[in-house]
Amino acid sequence: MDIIFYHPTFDTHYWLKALSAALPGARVREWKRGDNQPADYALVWHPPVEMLQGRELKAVFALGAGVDSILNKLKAHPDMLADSIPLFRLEDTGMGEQMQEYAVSQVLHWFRRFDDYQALKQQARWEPLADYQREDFTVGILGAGVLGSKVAEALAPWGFPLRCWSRTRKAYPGVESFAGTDELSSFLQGTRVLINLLPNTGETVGIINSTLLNQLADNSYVMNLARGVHLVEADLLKALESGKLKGAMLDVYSKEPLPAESPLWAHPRVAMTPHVAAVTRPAEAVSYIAHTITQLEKGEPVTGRVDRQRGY
Ligand SMILES: NC(=O)C1=CN([C@@H]2O[C@H](COP(=O)(O)OP(=O)(O)OC[C@H]3O[C@@H](n4cnc5c(N)ncnc54)[C@H](OP(=O)(O)O)[C@@H]3O)[C@@H](O)[C@H]2O)C=CC1
Ligand SMILES: O=C(O)C(=O)CO
Repeated sequence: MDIIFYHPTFDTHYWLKALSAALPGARVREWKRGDNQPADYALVWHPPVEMLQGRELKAVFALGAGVDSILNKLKAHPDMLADSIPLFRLEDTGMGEQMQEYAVSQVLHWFRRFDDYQALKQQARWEPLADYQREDFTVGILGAGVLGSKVAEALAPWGFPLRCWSRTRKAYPGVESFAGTDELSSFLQGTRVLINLLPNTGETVGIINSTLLNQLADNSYVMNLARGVHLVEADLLKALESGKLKGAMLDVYSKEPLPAESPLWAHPRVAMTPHVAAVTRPAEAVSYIAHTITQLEKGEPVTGRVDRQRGY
């Protein structure tokens, strides 16, 4: 079995070694321009078109959870990957735990009013504030898949009312499920903390805009952990100015790296991280991919296949 690997920033040497160890007998190589030798599987992130074009592969694995960049490239180059070749993505592989840490710490930060105390500290003001109540702190998660469900699971013990929104109805314990566009408004009404974990598709791009934000509870908070294109940044700034939103925590941006002139940098009520909410953990990812390849070779069922029509 031949496996080709391409990632613009990962430690390729580590991956080749770990994959070879996890799949004894497989020949694993780094793909370099001009390499047209046969391969059975391709492991990729932001792949050059020529890496995949014209190859008869058994499967392609995206080295992350989101497949928007590869599907967008496919739109521009439809012959890059035949429809018959399955595309897989990473399901969790350690990203669930990272999203849990991120979401829980930030929800608690807002709930305990650390943002307000930080602002008071800047003015050297000693001023105990009224506590927020859990029942006024409904957390709504946009996207209830692998990562959204993990975030809900981690928030559950803290006692906040929880709800999620997805295409199909969910039955997660202690989480109110809203499904489809018809139920989006009901999901938003009463949501105090909105956490975005949707995939980037034609249906979700620009979804966090003024129309959506205006339906949230007053003094709400937004946490964007998915993709920058989900959020209309100008609408977010308007909602912060109007008082509809009290704060935002952003990990992803319409343009990355975020340009120096973006007003988000200096906004006192916007907290930011540079697209690090959950990164690919190499050991877990290698073990997941090796397991999936082994199952595919045996003709056994696997998970993680992307529905290219659906876009995630
Ligand atoms: N910032 C970061 O560091 C990282 C960001 N990400 C982002 O997080 C995203 C989510 O990952 P993951 O949880 O693994 O993805 P999943 O595919 O497991 O979950 C996606 C969820 O979104 C729902 N959904 C999709 N389209 C719609 C729609 N039109 N209307 C309503 N709900 C919709 C799905 O509904 P249903 O269940 O009904 O299909 C599903 O619940 C990734 O696509 C990626 O962009 C991922 C990793 C790291
Ligand atoms: O896996 C993904 O989709 C990511 O965004 C990783 O940062």
